[in-house]
Amino acid sequence: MSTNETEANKYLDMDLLRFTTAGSVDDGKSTLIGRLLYDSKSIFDDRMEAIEESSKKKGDEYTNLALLTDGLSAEREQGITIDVAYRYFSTPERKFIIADTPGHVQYTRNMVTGASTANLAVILVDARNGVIEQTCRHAFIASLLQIKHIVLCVNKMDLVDYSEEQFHKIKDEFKTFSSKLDVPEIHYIPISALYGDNVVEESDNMPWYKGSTLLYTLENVQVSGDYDHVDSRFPVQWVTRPQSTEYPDYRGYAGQIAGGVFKPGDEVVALPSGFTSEIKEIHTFENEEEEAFSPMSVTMTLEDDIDISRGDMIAKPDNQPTVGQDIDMMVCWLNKEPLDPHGKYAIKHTTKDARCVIKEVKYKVNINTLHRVEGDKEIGLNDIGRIKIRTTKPLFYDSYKRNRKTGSIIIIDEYTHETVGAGMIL
Ligand SMILES: Nc1nc2c(ncn2[C@@H]2O[C@H](COP(=O)(O)OP(=O)(O)OP(=O)(O)O)[C@@H](O)[C@H]2O)c(=O)[nH]1
Repeated sequence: MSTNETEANKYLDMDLLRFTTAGSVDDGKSTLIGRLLYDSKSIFDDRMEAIEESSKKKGDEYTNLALLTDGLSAEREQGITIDVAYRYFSTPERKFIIADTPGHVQYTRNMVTGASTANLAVILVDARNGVIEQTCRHAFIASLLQIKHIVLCVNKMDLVDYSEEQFHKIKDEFKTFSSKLDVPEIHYIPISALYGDNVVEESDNMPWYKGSTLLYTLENVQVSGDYDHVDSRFPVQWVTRPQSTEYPDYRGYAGQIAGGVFKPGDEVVALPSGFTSEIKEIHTFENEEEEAFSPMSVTMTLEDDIDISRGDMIAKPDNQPTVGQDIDMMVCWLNKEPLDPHGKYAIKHTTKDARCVIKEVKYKVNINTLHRVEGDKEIGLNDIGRIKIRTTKPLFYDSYKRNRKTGSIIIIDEYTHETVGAGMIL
């Protein structure tokens, strides 16, 4: 690990793991999350009592753990979870943020929303059904979103008599599919979310399984190498000018660092102007900082008054992002109305708002085979395809693979202002 990385780790919240859950309807995501919270004793006692009451009323013979996570009561009556819900829990080892995403086919967009900041994806499959289209879709999206760690949980092992053979069959199926994906680390765990096997406690029912429990895996997966500590990128969110008589010339540049390291005294370049200066001071809300790293939110001041506004980027002269208006990317389409192959859209890239026109739809991906779909180029809801756009203003970008912040673009409908696509720059 380089010095930069070691230093950066001090500032990154290494105790924190963000993960997302994915699976098909009824694969048991809510039950699993409930089990994690319950067995790791992360639930407040009063909530627990309310749930036990509610389970009794419904005549459940066991405490219905899905009730812990299935937010709104109206949703619960419908029996489906309909939006991404963020949940927090912690163990002595680590803090966790879960983006709990629903399993319906039409809700792939929620997975994209939930997974875009995740370090890890827990993908559930029902031990009776094995790998299905949804499993492949979710794994593909996770890989597209550059999630480096997947845990494939084969759930409901109790319904297949805790069969080692069935587990291995599913594991092999997923291995074959995932060998085509760009995910460096995949764990396979046989579990029963309902009864708690291998979730927090090791299972007596599956002595043949010698691996770790889900919680142990989540506590120990290494994520520090997943961040871009190399390319210094600071998209300017806003410029502060207090106009005080004491400091009439004060200009502070505020935003969140998207990559690399910045220190007072560093030479920096502002884009698009290309003017250079030196960093004078870096402040966070509480402190003056000697160094700042992604994902810190800071205000910087420079030695010279160069022209910088919202949407500009501060970088290092010897390592600048690509500047361009013709952009090649993979897009995951999130809207009922398909992508208009010659349409105009609004876009958001880091702190910059711009507009774009679609220049070309290169191809659509068949999510099961990962091959190009021949002939059909219509990119509709939940489809993934490769497109080329031209933007009205130059963007300062990196490939998504290199930097998830400077490499992603949100596509917005100009009239409804809805997010219609999530783009990953190639
Ligand atoms: N036998 C058995 N049943 C399970 C297990 N895990 C979940 N279930 C049951 O499967 C059903 C669906 O579980 P949920 O946790 O609501 O599923 P979900 O994936 O969250 O479903 P949505 O919220 O609709 O996306 C419920 O009846 C659970 O009790 C398991 O390990 N074994």
